[in-house]
This record gives sequence, structure tokens and C-alpha cells, in this order.
Amino acid sequence: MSNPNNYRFQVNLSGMINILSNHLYSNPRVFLREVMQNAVDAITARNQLETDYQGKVHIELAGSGAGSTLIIEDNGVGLTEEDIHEFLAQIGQSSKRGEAAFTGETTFIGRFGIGLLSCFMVSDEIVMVTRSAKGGPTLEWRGQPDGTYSIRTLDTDLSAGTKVYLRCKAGSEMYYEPQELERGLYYYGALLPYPITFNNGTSSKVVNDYRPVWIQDPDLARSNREEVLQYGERLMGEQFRDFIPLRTASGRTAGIAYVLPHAVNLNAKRSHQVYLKYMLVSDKAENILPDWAFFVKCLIWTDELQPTASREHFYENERLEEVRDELGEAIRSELMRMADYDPDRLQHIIQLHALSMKALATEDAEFYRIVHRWLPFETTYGRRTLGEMLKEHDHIHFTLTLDEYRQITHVASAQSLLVVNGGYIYDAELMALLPDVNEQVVTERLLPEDVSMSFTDLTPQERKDYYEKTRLADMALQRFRCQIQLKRFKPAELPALFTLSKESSDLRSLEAAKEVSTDTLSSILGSLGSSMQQSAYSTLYLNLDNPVVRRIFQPGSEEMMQVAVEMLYVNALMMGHYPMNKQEMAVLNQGILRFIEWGLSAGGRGDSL
Ligand SMILES: Nc1ncnc2c1ncn2[C@@H]1O[C@H](COP(=O)(O)OP(=O)(O)OP(=O)(O)O)[C@@H](O)[C@H]1O
Repeated sequence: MSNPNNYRFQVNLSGMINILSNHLYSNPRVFLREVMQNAVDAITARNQLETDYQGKVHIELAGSGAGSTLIIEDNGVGLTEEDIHEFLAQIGQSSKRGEAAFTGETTFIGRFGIGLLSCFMVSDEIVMVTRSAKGGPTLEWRGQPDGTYSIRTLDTDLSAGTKVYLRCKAGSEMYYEPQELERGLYYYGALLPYPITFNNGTSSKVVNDYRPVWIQDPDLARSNREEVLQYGERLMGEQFRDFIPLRTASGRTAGIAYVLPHAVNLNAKRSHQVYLKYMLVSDKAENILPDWAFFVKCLIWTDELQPTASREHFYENERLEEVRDELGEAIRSELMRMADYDPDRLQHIIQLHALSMKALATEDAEFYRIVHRWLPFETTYGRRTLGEMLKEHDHIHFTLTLDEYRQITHVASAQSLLVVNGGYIYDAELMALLPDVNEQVVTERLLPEDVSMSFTDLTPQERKDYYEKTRLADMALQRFRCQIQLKRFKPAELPALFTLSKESSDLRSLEAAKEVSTDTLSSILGSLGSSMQQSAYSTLYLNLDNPVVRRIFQPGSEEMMQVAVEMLYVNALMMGHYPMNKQEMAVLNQGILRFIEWGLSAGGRGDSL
């Protein structure tokens, strides 16, 4: 008696087919890739039986619009009736896996036994007429999306191979457009080593009539520059001006890395076109080059990587890791070679793709040593390459953050101090690493406090004279938790400089958050803030060399002391690009009004500040 608690999983075939065909692939267009791939695999399989046999694929479009039928014909290995039951009729079963597991290596592109189902996205029925190269009759298989199929033997004596018939499903007309098909066939099959012919109903042509010599040996690309650039444009739709040939030591993966003609964002998607056994399987492969190589878009052909079922990515395995390292090395060594033989070309690449170059330099000291003189940085002298800086300086200061740089920049440039803004990604790290690759130079992190140290102190007499006024000024800014320091510094045109300790910077951020938070959150932030307030002081340096500041500190200007100091404070905040809170905005607005009022009445009196 059977055990009443044992049941068998039931598979809803039409549901499965729907999921696989509509949700595995990003676009119904990929049906063309899947049928082409099967044709290519069938030719590979036949090649294993007959070595000097010449494969070919023929695609024919009959009818038009809703009445279109597409026929994909190959002279590959074909199928016997046994093969049909085993491989065609069993979802997930494939004749191509052999001994290899899903992620192991095979001579074929397919392996999952599901690709053909993608045809149900564009056709309500798949008809296959096939005859095996191993012998047997010509067979017709008809598969339906509900999971049923029929087989019958045909009287016609077809030569070995397979024809797949797809009839346009309602709403899929666009996938049967002749131009669309021709473009797709070229896209997927441009690199295939045998002819792909397409008959659009009126005329026939070989889609991949030209196959470049440098596909076999990418080094030949160097002497065919124009052709390589044009080929890249045709396949990738972008006008490139430079490229780097790629090849791994085994030669099983090779390609062309086209240098992007425009600067790219660090987070931009890096999608490369990857051909497996010379057929395009992915135009979205992201993980095939090292992260730093985001300045290139590649055409890569390989026979050793394993695609995932959607074909959009490759298995992240040891082999992929090795390939990625080797391709990265090919790009890196070409750049290093350029430094010697073609420095102008390298400089052009660096100008356009400094970020990518810096990303590599941070992880590769040798590369950094070779290219460092061309890398650009933002400095208090403007945008400068390291080479330009090193001509005049053997001691370079840098900040760690953008905030620190903002605080320092006015004073540092007024004192002719070269400071590199280390606030952008990689820059501070590269500055810290610079002495390791160039022994002639010393680099040093600069803090805002270090710059203010170079201010000139007042004389004891001045300090005495200005004591009372400084106290008043200090009181004016107490509610902003900012203290006043009266100094002399350059440039004289700069009346005030605002600096922020780490703690007061945190407090400013907390307060900014509090202003836009809900009540509960704002009370939590409030209690957090009050525990910091005791010590969180910022400093406003006032410059006694500045004529306006000097006038404010002269006797007789007490009346406007508070407003003037408050205005200098908000002005210094703006100069340092600090976001202002509500209170500070209010001070700015009222201050402006009061100055207008003063100006008007002073104008009436013929007086001025
Ligand atoms: N043109 C063809 N010639 C010979 N056999 C074919 C052809 N097309 C399909 N087949 C057979 O049908 C099987 C299933 O094809 P399908 O495209 O669904 O999966 P696959 O190619 O094996 O794997 P994948 O899902 O990775 O593409 C294949 O394994 C192959 O045996």
C-alpha cells in the first residue's frame, strides 16, 4: 500500500513556461539570440562528428506584419526522435551539458535546456523540422505553450540539420520587422566564423560578410586602427577615438577595449559586449573587467566563461576572476607602454578619465609611479597636475575633506601656500601615497587650525586697546556658539574667516537635521545636541588688516557692533559654503535691511560707515 503522506510535486507547465519566457529575459528580442545560439551549438556538435564540415545558418522571413513567419535553418547535428523526447520535450534537459555541471565548462553556449521557450514570447507555437546527422527520418515537432507537443515523420528527405518555424503572435509584429531582424542578426552573429544569410522576403544577403583579421589576433588591431574604430562604432553605436587590444595569456579570451570619448561617472554602468564562441551572448556584462577600468567599453570574445541562464552575466568563479585580472593587466600594461612611447596619447586619456586612472593608481604603486606627474588635482593654485606642482614644490599640503579645504582655501592661497583639495574620491589617499612613488616629495595633511596658526597675533598694546570691543563682538556671536579671535592675516581684503572644530561641525549637522525632523526625532536630536553644546565652539577670525574690520573696532561704532559682527559671521559662513540655519538666515535678512536703512539715512546726511 502506498504511503498516504507521500505526494509528488505537480508542475503547471504553462505557468512555468510563462515565467521562464517572460521573466527570465529582459526583452522578447532575445528569442533571436536563443534560436541562433541553438543553431550555432548544433553546428559545433556536427563539427565534432565531421571535422571538415562547413556550417551555415539561413534565416528567412515570409509574409509581413501579423502574417509573418520566421524560419531559422541550420545544417547542424539535428535531432533523432529519441533526442526530441529527451532534450526538446523536457524542460531543463539539455544535450549540451555532457559531464559538466551547470557551471562547468562545455564546448557549447547553451546548457540549461530552457532557451527555446523564449520563442513563446513571440510565437504561439514552435515548429521544428529536423533530421539527425546520425541518420533517421525527417521529423516534425510541434510544441505548444500549454506543454503539449506532437511528433510526426515527414516523407521529405531533408539533409541533416534543423529548421525552426515561428509564426508571429498578436502584438509581436515589431519583432518580425525585416530591419529589426537584420540588425539583431548582425548584432548577435557579426563575429561568427561561418555565413549567416538573411532573406527578408525579397532579397537575400550575408549578414556577417566581413570578419576582421584581428579577431584571431587582437595585436593586429594596432595596424588597422581606422577599421577597428569603425567596427566598434557599428557594433556599439559610439564614435571612439582610441582603443587598447586585449588578450589573456592562453588566448581563450581576447577583445578590444574602446576608450570612451567622454568622461564617465564613477557609478556609471559598465556594460561590455561579450561573445561566447563568437556569438554575442551579453551586452550587459559588468563583472568582466576590474572596477577601476570604467573608462573603456569592451568587445570581448571568449570560449571559456560560463554565462548564467539569462545570459546577461557570467558566473563569478575562479576563471572569471583570472580573466578579469588578465584583461585588467592588458589595459594597465598598454597604459604603461604609452607613458614611454606615446605620452601625448596617455595624457589625453588621463585628462578625460582622471578618475579611472586615479582608481588604478591607488591600488597599483608601480602604475602610480609612472603616471603620477600627469594626474590632475584641485589646488589653491587652480587645477594642476602633479608634474606642474612638483616643478616648484617639494612639500605639498593636502586636506582630507572638502570642508577642511573650504576653510583653508582663502587664507592658504593668500599666503601662496599650495594646498591640494583631498576631498574628492582617491585624492587624499593618493597624496598620502605620493612620497612612496616619488622620494623627492613630502606630503602633509593640513588642518584648518594649522593655517590659522600662521595668523599674526596682535601686539600686547593692541590687545589692550581692543579688549572691550572684542568682548562685545564675542557676546554678539555667543548664541551661535562662535568665539571671536582678532588677528592680522592675508589677504587684507578678507575681513573674516570661519573655522569649525569637528565637534561643532557635528553640532551644525545635528541642528540642520533638527530643523527638518518630526517632533519626536527633533527632541532626541535636541538632547543629543545639548550634551555637545558645552564644548562645541567654532571660531570667527576677524582680520584687523581689513579696513572695514578696523573701522568696526574703532571707538564710536558700538551702536552697530552687534549687527556688523553678525553680518561678518554670516558672510564668512557663505564664503565657506556652509549651509545656514533659520536663525542665521534671519540675521542675514534683518542685517541687510538695517544696512539699507543706515545707508539711506547716512546718504541723506552725506555720511558713510
Ligand atoms: N537547432 C537545433 N539543432 C539541434 N538541436 C536543437 C536545436 N535547437 C534546440 N535543440 C535541442 O533542444 C534542446 C533544448 O534547447 P534549449 O534552447 O531550450 O536549451 P539549451 O540550448 O540546451 O540550453 P539553454 O537554455 O542554455 O539555451 C537543446 O539542448 C538541443 O538538444
